[in-house]
Amino acid sequence: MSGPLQAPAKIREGETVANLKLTDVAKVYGGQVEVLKDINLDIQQGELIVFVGPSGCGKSTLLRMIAGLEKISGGTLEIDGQVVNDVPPSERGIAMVFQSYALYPHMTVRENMQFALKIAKKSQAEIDAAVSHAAEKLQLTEYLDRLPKALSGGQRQRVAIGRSIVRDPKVYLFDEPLSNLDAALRVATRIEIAQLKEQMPESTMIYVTHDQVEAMTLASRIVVLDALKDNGHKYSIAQVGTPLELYETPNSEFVARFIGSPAMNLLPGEIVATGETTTVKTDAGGGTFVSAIPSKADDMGAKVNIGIRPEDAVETEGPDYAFAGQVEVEERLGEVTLLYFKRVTPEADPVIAKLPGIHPNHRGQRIQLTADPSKVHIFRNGMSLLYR
Ligand SMILES: Nc1ncnc2c1ncn2[C@@H]1O[C@H](COP(=O)(O)OP(=O)(O)OP(=O)(O)O)[C@@H](O)[C@H]1O
Repeated sequence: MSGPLQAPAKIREGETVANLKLTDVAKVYGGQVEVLKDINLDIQQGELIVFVGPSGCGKSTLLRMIAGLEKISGGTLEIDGQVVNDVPPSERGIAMVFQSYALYPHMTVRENMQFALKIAKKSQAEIDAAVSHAAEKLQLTEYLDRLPKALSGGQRQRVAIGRSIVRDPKVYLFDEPLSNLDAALRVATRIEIAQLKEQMPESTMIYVTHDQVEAMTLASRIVVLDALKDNGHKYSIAQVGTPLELYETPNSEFVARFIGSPAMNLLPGEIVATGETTTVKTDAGGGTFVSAIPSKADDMGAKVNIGIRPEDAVETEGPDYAFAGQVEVEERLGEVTLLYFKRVTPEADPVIAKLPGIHPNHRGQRIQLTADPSKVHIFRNGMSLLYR
């Protein structure tokens, strides 16, 4: 131990609190259960970062550590250059919006929204200004005197967000804010959140969801987390990138299958020519076809998984195809038709093709699929050849 003990730094509301830096952050519950490790992230002011990942991978835990509701077991969390591991939640300049609205049922919308400011002993003039400003932003002005029970689910969620906005935090944390809403309302509220973010370009937001459409549409960058127990305790963060980066250039089969719906098809196969582009042959394929991804000489002959997104699959009559199979199920959705092929082995995921438009009846037919070289992914030992 060296130097005098220092009181934890206090971050005052109204200060610029926006850049977050996580360095080697780890979480171990009860001294035993390792949930997160090696979390390294730089979050810039104004970003909307979305944490996605399978159930139980630690998304909420990470958010709660940032909020100060959960102790950080290892590493540091900095907010604007200041380590805040031991700064209490109320002094971090952060507001958290939970999935359950947690509104006080006996208080009106106005009372709910101003509650924290009353506790903080703000003047009535300040409180009124903050509440009407937030209500306007959230289109709640006409509901200010209603009780929560007289509001729809989406309106209640907006009140919950309003309670954060009045405190003028610089960082907003959202923990699955839409998960209690029905499908139509989810879409409407998602669009509202996107608009809200546009109105507050300075605010930093971190958003947890397992809805990948939310992630793709809202995020400036997505952080894909993987459960430690599932990846042999190697890493928590699988990949960080813009939605399109993750969609177009996933670094691993895990990310490739996590982003995009239906999930990317993975076809076992082999590399048959290497170089600036790579020639591959799937076990189910008729001939060879090309991926725009480069490969090294020692990749020659390697067993790989060839990734083709359902929407990148194209029908081919030619001798060189990636996959041929019998259509088992066909879903005509209007703008696209989904073809589900008969599984090659009982444990294999079904291959899916998403073809544009309404197709004639394919059920029972044998169809050959291929893809443009720029859309063919190659994974060796689970990792993309692009990232080496
Ligand atoms: N207080 C606790 N003590 C021990 N283990 C815990 C505790 N809280 C959470 N965990 C475990 O930590 C892991 C991560 O939980 P967390 O809620 O952060 O996951 P998540 O990714 O948000 O999951 P979901 O998507 O299902 O909400 C889980 O395996 C969970 O069982």
